[in-house]
Amino acid sequence: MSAMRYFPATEEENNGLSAHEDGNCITFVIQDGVGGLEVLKDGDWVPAEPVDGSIIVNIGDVIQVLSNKKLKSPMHRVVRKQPVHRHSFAFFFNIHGDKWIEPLPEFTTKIGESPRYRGFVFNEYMQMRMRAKIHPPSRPEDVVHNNITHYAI
Ligand SMILES: O=C(O)CCC(=O)C(=O)O
Ligand SMILES: [Fe+2]
Repeated sequence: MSAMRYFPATEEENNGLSAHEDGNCITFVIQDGVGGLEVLKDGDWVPAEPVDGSIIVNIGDVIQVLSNKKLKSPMHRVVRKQPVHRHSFAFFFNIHGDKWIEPLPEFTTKIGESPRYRGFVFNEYMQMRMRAKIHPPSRPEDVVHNNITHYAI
């Protein structure tokens, strides 16, 4: 569980959390009434408006692969607002690093669909994401936001 505090946006800058897809299985987010969480839908950033007493359920890359992309891991980001602080809690449900991830038969052979991803060990994927974060490409246009496409067939 992460507890996050986002400082108010400034005149120059309002990035709270850059665009990303969650790499884990599933994430539960509780946000306060400030708003700022946005989801990319058909090329537009759509605000996930705060709803009192609700929990946001976010599908992660692992579920996207297991379901052979039937369930999508959405691109999302947080923008900061003025002049308020924003608070959120995120619970990242995960699997053990040594687990093998590949599209399940229920979403492939059993329904006559080809797998859209090749299999991988979960740790390998986590390490790839970490490398992309700490050694980002020098050109901004080369930054990969949805690393899971690395395993796409
Ligand atoms: O703070 C939020 O509302 C979302 C946080 C988030 O997307 C993340 O930690 O992966
Ligand atoms: Fe996220």
